[in-house]
Amino acid sequence: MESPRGDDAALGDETIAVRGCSIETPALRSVLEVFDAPRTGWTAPTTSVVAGGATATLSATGPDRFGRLKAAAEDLFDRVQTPEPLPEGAKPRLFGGFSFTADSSREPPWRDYPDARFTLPAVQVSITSNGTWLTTAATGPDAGQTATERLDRWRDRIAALPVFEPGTPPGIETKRHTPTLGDWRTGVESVVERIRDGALRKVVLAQSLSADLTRELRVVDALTRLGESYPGCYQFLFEPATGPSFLGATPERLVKVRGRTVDTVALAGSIGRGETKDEDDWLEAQLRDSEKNNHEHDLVVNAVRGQLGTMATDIETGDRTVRKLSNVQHLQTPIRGTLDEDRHVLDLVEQLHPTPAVGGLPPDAAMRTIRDIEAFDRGWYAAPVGWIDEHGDGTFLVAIRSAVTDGTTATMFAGAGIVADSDPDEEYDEIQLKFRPILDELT
Ligand SMILES: C=C(O[C@H]1C=CC=C(C(=O)O)[C@@H]1O)C(=O)O
Repeated sequence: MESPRGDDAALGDETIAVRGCSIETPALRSVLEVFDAPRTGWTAPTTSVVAGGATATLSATGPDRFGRLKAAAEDLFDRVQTPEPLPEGAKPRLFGGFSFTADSSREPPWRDYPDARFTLPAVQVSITSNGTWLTTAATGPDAGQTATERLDRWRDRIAALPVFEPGTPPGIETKRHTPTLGDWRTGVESVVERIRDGALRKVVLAQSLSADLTRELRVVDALTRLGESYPGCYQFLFEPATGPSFLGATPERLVKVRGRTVDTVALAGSIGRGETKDEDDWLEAQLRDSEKNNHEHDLVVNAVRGQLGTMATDIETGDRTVRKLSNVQHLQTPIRGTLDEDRHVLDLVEQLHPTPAVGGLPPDAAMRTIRDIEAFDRGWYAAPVGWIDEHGDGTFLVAIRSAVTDGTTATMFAGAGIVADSDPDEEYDEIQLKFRPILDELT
């Protein structure tokens, strides 16, 4: 049967034909399983999407990658042609992401993850509040006919897909932590010293955990289980045409732009979950009352408000609440504003990334400190991943609670905000909890 692999090539000024239709809602994991790379998986509260193949791939490198990607995306959507306007849910989207920083040369396991890469899928299945939609795209001399044939073939194929048979986690043979506990303590102590000297206010230091797997990991399986274990999170999968898969279940949305409404959230300050309700309530109270965690959280709220304030007015900060996930609880504050003019979601992404929930304050000094101390490339970890539509609307997540995997190895990443009162061993333990979402899918 036909693979969704499309015309993954430079587009020039070619027309892009897009077709869409409503379909019966399938099990998205069954659809994802039969797609060839590049694949995308996306589960958010109101929309779930799986996509396969690439009718166009946009990439950009360097510090102006956000602006260059935005220009390429606008140019691409200008060339999309449909016989009649598609319903909102059937409209094509570009899916992809950015690396945490643009100034480093990518190291393994991130070699196949450039500074920015987005894909216009050849086949996209979207479950939205207004129905389930199949969308296909094609280029070339008979683009319209190719897109229509692709639509017909995939509509039939999706209707006849076998039931997805879930597997079991692959198991872990060996694990390697970077840094070691000793080097972690040294790193945190040096950050705390710099904070006490007044050179810094907060830095988020991360660790990586690499695992050799006993059996091959089935990515769709892992993504499905993440959805079951972390239903309040956003599950994502980004898989290039060749190279390892990047997947995760993040609680953190960087930004959502719809028209002139912009939503973001401050998420920082963490504590574990209790074994019993009493212990859990006690831990929640500890988090709510913790001066250290509230300070860490305040820094993020104020910085995000400031960053948003350059592009939005009427900024409203919601109540500070405790967000409970299966592995940890976080302090969380929603922030909403009205854009001062029509803006592209990538303008907001550029403005907000990295928030001090993954970078630090002041931003430049924090980024230099991260570069000095961390002995690995963050790649797309803690970076913006998401989608863009023809209006420049979109949603981007902060790609934490994530791993990159080639099937036989998996490298997980997690970080913790270091402030003046941070204790290296407590921060170390917090990070081990943050590895849990992915680790539990492997063992
Ligand atoms: C950097 C991570 O978490 C951030 C998000 C929520 C809470 C955080 C904290 O309490 O340190 C971190 O800022 C991560 O999970 O890798």
